[in-house]
Amino acid sequence: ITEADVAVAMKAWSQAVCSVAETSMPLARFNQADTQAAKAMVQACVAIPAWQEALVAGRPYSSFTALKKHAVELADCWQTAELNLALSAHPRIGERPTGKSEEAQLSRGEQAAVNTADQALAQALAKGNADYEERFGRVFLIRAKGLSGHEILQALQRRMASNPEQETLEALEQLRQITLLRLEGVFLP
Ligand SMILES: NC(=O)NC1=NC(=O)NC1=O
Repeated sequence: ITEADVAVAMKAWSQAVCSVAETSMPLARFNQADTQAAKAMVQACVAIPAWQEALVAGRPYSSFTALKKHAVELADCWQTAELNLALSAHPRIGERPTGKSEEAQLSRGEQAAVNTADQALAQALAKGNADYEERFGRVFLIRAKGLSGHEILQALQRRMASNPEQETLEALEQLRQITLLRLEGVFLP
C-alpha cells in the first residue's frame, strides 16, 4: 500500500461519512443545500417568505439550538402584516384541513385531537370562529397541537373578551408557537 492509496481511501471514507450526515441529519442537509432547497425545508413552518429567507440566509448553523434562537429572534419582529400573511396557510379550527399541501398535512396533525364527530362541538367551534372573525376581522389562531376541541373552544371564548391590541399579541404568540413546533418537526428526530 502506498501513501497515495491511503489518501484515496481516506477521501472515499470522508465522502461516505459526509453523505450519510447529509441525508440522516436535517441540519447538515439544511446547511449544505442550495438556497431554494433550504427554503423548501422550512417553508411549511410559516407562510412568511421574509422569515423563511432570513432563516436560510443565517446558515450555516452550528446546532439546532442556534437555528431555533435565530428563528425566535426573527419571529419576535412579527406584526399584524405577518399575522395576516401567515393566516392564509392556517385553516379554521374544526374545519378538517383538506388538500395535499405540506401545510394541510401539518394542520391535520395539529388538529387531530379535535373530535369533529362531536356535532355539538363542531357547531360551537364554527359559531365561535364566526363570532371571532366578526369581532377581530381575521381567523382565530391557536397552537392546536395537544389541545382537545373543548380546550380550544374555551380558549376561543376567553379570547373573545380581549381588546383588539391584546388579541393581536396573543395571536402572534400562538403563531410563533406553531412555527417553532413545525421547525422542531423538521430538524429534531
Ligand atoms: N386556525 C388555526 O388555529 N389553525 C391551526 N392551528 C394549528 O396549530 N395548526 C393549524 O392549522
